[in-house]
Amino acid sequence: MLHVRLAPGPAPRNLSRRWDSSAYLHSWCSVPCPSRLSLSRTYSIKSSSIGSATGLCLGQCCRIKPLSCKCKLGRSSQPPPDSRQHFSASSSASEAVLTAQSDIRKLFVANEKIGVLLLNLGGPETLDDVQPFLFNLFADPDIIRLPRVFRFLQKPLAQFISVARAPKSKEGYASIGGGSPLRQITDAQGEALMEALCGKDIPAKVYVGMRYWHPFTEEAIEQIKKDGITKLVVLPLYPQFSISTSGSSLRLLESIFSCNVREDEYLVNMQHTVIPSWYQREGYIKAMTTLIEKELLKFPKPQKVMIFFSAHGVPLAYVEEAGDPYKAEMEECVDLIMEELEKRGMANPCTLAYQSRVGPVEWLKPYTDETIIALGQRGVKSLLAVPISFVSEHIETLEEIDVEYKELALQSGIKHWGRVPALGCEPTFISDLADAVIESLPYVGAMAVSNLEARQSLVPLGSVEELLAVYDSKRDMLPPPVIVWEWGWTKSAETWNGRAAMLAVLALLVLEVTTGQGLLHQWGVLPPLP
Ligand SMILES: C=CC1=C(C)c2cc3[nH]c(cc4nc(cc5[nH]c(cc1n2)c(C)c5CCC(=O)O)C(CCC(=O)O)=C4C)c(C)c3C=C
Ligand SMILES: [Fe+2]
Repeated sequence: MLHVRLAPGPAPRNLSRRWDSSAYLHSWCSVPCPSRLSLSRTYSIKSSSIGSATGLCLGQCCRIKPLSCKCKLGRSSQPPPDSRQHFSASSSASEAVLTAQSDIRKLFVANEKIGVLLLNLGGPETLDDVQPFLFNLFADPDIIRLPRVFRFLQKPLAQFISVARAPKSKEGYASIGGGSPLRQITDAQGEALMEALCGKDIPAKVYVGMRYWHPFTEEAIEQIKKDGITKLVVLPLYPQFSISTSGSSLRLLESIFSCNVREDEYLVNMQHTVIPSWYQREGYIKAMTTLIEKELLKFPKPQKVMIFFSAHGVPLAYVEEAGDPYKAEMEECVDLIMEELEKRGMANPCTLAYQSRVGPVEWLKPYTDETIIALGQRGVKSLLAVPISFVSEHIETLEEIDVEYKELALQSGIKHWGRVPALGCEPTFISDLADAVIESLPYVGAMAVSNLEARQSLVPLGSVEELLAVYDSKRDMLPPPVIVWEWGWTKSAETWNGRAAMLAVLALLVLEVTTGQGLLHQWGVLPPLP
């Protein structure tokens, strides 16, 4: 097992706004929200008992280039101090921790090679990439959660759904220039983060590891090993934690770590820590608020504008059955931004809704499209859309919000429409990410002394395994993540199962196409027979 340490986060907050998924608008209340586990800590990945994954081609597919930093820092011959003593028991937390951190960070980085691994979703770079990208996405058991007994269906189902969905997705990607801008933007964020770290006297290399497209997380890890990184901070680029995003990426990482234990000891010995979510960080909240403020001022009557937060949805069962903290974190995030806006003298009304649902199951509500229509009917005339679950422009901002929802809003009687840009490389935001990395450094590789310390400390201890278990009660029932889809005649039994299942799915498809009856017709993927 690898080192386990959680870094401190702000104390849990009592928020004054109550969100109700059946209502479109927030209401004010004096009842504090139920407390929940604060995720503003860092965790580390342990080589767990997750089964080995198949078909990984780390060496060959490694095309990743680390973003490089030109800054130089004097090397100290002193050994790094024991960060635990400086950071474990203080109760007024953040400020004291920060001061101590700036005192020791130069010593701490001495003789270390620090790496930051940015985790992100990835997106197809060309239209030809769309179907295989979708395959990787739907083959992820954190995206389509089949019970373990049906695990053999995961890949055939992914193949089937990706082929069925590809034409619609391709249209979307074609309309935003023929591919996703995600890789470019994430690389730029990595560069900016590295410069910001440099400016704060932390020379570090930043790596990008995508979940479903290049550069894959496996490639990033290969490069990290080649570069001999000794301390790694893992930073998912999703402000709020969801099983389906950060959770999935961390689960994959965990399986890479456990998979590689047998081959080399590098990953076992590499000290690391994970920042699972960071939506409540001051810099992020302030950067978002500033962007909103700027856009509000473009409206003829800024004070009359409804601020419309639109988050990517997740299936309702993730939150209600598995325990995904996504919704709670999203609501808290919106509350924090609204509080900051109020501090700046703006008292606009706001709404939170969820977009981009896929498939036949119920997703988090209210849905963005229905909410826009309802707001129009209620006489709202000015709407400012704020994409809240992601920090880069992507297909769902550039196409879904800017085109589809804008059109819907105008049709629904909204007269003035605006959209807040994604954060991208906004300097306050990047600087805050750099601070998050720096604040987590003392916890890289720090070990728990005892369970008692874990329970009493403001810096509780845990592992990604525990984190995922806390937020995902169904996790044990899921198969390990699919790393790479292998076509062809391999010897593994899984492939045989897959082939058999694929034949079955194919037979179902033929039946469905010929009879006009079945799930795909119900879901609207196939049109009804004439
Ligand atoms: C916080 C962000 C995201 C969550 C939560 C999320 C969950 C989720 N997504 C799908 C299905 C699809 N997502 C797709 C694209 C996509 N998703 C996110 C972010 C979250 N997804 C981003 C940033 C992107 C875009 C990447 C890009 O190329 O620009 C797609 C592909 C696009 C399409 O065909 O619509 C699918 C499909 C599910 C099922 C899910 C939760 C279970
Ligand atoms: Fe998505």
